[in-house]
Amino acid sequence: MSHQHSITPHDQARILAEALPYIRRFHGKTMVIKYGGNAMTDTALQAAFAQDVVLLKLVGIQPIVVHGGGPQIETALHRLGKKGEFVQGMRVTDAETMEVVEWVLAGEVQQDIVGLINHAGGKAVGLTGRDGGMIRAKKLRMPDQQDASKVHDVGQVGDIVSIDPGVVRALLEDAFIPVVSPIGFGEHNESYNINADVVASKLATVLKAEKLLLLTNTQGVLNKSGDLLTNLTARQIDKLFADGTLSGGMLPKIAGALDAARSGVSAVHIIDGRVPHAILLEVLTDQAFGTMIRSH
Ligand SMILES: Nc1ncnc2c1ncn2[C@@H]1O[C@H](COP(=O)(O)OP(=O)(O)O)[C@@H](O)[C@H]1O
Ligand SMILES: CC(=O)N[C@@H](CCC(=O)OP(=O)(O)O)C(=O)O
Repeated sequence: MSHQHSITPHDQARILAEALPYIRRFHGKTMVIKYGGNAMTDTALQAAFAQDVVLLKLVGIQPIVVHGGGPQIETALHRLGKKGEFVQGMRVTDAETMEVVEWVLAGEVQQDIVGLINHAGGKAVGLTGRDGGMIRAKKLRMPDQQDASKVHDVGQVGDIVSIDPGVVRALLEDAFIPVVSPIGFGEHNESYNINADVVASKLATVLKAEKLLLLTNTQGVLNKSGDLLTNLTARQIDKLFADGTLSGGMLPKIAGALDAARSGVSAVHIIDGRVPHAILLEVLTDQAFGTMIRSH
């Protein structure tokens, strides 16, 4: 590990001391971290992510992980000879796709993350929105972006009706790290596939979280020339929607982020999950990176 040779123990001690103001500020505070399917494909990055989450917990911050898994669902569908289809960032989810989504998210991705965090010394508990009756949902009615009178049928995609954070709070109180899969349940006990950014944003609002961090596979929100937009207000976001700067998975991500910012989550950041220790950088240093979303 050659990069460590340039850092002396004295440097290390100073670096730790410099984190103290942030640790004091955030001690006891809740942070919702969305771990995106695209940011979690590299083994070294996964290990660094798990270390960051455990470190936050050990300094008295309360992290909650909400995970995605778009690419992993895509791979599983491909094996069955199916191809994923998206409308405005939402996966069209027929009954067979829903089975794959539940199996990949709750069975595979969530358990991988639980294992990584536990291996790094934390106590993670995996749950879906069904557990503890957490995420009630109904079928999403999705108006077309251009023509609002037209509604897309995207199958079993869920629109969140309510979140009961009781089970998450109970886990936090008992020193566990909740790892939540974005699956909700409906009136007739049917399952819904919900975009993970939307779940993270709503959960952050309901928990009155101090921060919402959306880790993704780009530097943040980019303009049409590919430059990073470091700060975005609601008005600027409206313009980005209108002029077509945003597409695909960025649509629900920004919509969710803005919703959380408007509902009182004071710091909402879309950050680059490809940067090792992206979470520690954002939370415990004065390094500003990614895009911060503000309500005004
Ligand atoms: N203006 C934009 N700035 C950055 N990314 C954008 C923009 N518009 C669309 N995107 C796309 O959104 C993607 C991130 O969303 P998504 O694929 O859902 O990632 P994740 O799995 O991390 O949630 C980026 O990789 C990029 O392809
Ligand atoms: C409705 C919908 O689109 N659900 C997503 C859920 C997973 C997710 O959000 O994963 P990422 O964060 O990795 O994109 C899907 O089926 O892909």
